[in-house]
Amino acid sequence: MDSPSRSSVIVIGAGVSGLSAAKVLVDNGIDDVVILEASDRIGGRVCKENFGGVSVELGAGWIVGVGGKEPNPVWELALKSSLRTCFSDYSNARYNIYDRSGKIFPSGVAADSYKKAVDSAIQKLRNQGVDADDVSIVSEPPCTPKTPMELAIDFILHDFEMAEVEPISTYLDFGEREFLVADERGYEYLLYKMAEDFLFTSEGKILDSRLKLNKVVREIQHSRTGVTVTTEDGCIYEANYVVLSVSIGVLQSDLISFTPPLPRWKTEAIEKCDVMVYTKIFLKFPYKFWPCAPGKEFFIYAHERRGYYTFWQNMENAYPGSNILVVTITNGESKRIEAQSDEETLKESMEVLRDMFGPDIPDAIDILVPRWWSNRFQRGSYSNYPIISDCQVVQNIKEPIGRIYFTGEHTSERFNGYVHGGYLAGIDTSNALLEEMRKDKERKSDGQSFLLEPLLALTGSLTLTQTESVSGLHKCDLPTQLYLNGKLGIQEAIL
Ligand SMILES: Cc1cc2nc3c(=O)[nH]c(=O)nc-3n(C[C@H](O)[C@H](O)[C@H](O)COP(=O)(O)OP(=O)(O)OC[C@H]3O[C@@H](n4cnc5c(N)ncnc54)[C@H](O)[C@@H]3O)c2cc1C
Repeated sequence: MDSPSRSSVIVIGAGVSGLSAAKVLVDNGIDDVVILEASDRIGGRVCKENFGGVSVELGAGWIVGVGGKEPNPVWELALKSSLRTCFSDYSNARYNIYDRSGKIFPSGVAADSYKKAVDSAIQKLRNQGVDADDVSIVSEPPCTPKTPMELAIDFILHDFEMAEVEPISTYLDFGEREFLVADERGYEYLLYKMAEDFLFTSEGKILDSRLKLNKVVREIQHSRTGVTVTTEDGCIYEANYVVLSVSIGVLQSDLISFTPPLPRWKTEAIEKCDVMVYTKIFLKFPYKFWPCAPGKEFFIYAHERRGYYTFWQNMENAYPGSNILVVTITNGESKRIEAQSDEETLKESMEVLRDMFGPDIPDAIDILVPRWWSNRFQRGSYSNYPIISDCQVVQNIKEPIGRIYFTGEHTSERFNGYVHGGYLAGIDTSNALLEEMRKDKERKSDGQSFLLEPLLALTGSLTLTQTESVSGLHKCDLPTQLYLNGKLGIQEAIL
């Protein structure tokens, strides 16, 4: 069992955000960073598995927003690391919508319905007084489409909703492109490359002093002097600061308790963020029976039950000859499928494929069903702020509480839900923490020390007016109880 030894910063979670946060700290001379990771690997939601002879991405698969107004730093890392990717345009799926009898909707219907779906989504947002270019698509209320046109519109809308984090402009502005990672080393190779200097020895062994795997954090005790972190196996770690990079789903769960508890404005913001469940089911076949012509990489199954094995991708583009199909499902359907056996899922998938391609197609010989919702270290796939224009929610989720700094894709105002969102969030969080550490040092050298706790004990509670009049007081000096006064109070209290 590890005995408590105090480090400057503990980073909780070794996904892309935790790793980029740790890297910035180490690069800035904070050598005694310790990363505690619950699972037995780094990468988090960037995760590959060997299936059917190739490497498939259970989590993030695309590098998105390439060639847009802002460079995507993950794309730059991919180029530097010579990661194999292929251009992938899933907007083509709208021209390959199969009905239940296997007929493809005519392309005229597809083009019209696409336009109508976009218009209807934009109109819906405008009705809510939102600038449609800056926000994500919000879910349509469930409806029961009947005519082919209604079905097509509905499935295109559903496609938008599956990637709810995408702004509409992504669909309209073809300047931005998406690349599918198709590399045996996996998307996670980028994370290993990023971490190689500070987490691994030159022989590729993990630096045990920096990275501790299988350490499930269960409690964070924090005070104005430091932070104590307790893991499920009873180990205790102490630090001056914590960077907490676990997913929004984990923050919403009871996996980690905080002593003293997080203030209400913080927990309310955490609860406000939706968690999207997005599941890719992989099916391996003895041979191909689906169309593989260019523009046919994706197809949609139009079933009256919304989201029922809707969105299909053939992996020929990424892995020629792999004979693998992927079907993507989301939210309620994901949770339903996670709860049933893989045999049942295989049976349902085969029924759907036989609707589209006829009774004579071969059975799949293998299936892989990732379970992001049931995974207690994830509890979902990615954050999904319904209307991103309410930046305050993101701000409150991100706002540090004393010595606890929050990061992760869900704290990214611009790119939440994405790998590059997580990457940039980690950098931002560590830069904010470094700034705080610098100020702390300055305060100490100026001889500014402030004993708030005795003051609190005397007064019983401290009002905002009182905090405002205290010079030298900083956020880190505030016991969490003060945060109950609200965020405005905190900002006013930082002098
Ligand atoms: C199915 C799926 C498809 C996706 N597709 C794409 C895509 O195509 N393109 C894209 O850009 N993004 C995609 N994403 C989103 C992307 O993967 C995430 O936004 C990003 O990887 C999140 O990184 P993170 O560091 O914020 O969180 P995570 O990767 O979740 O890292 C958090 C880490 O914290 C650890 N942890 C949790 N609880 C504890 C605890 N109590 N103690 C210690 N450690 C703990 C976890 O094990 C994990 O390693 C997808 C995600 C999923 C699941």
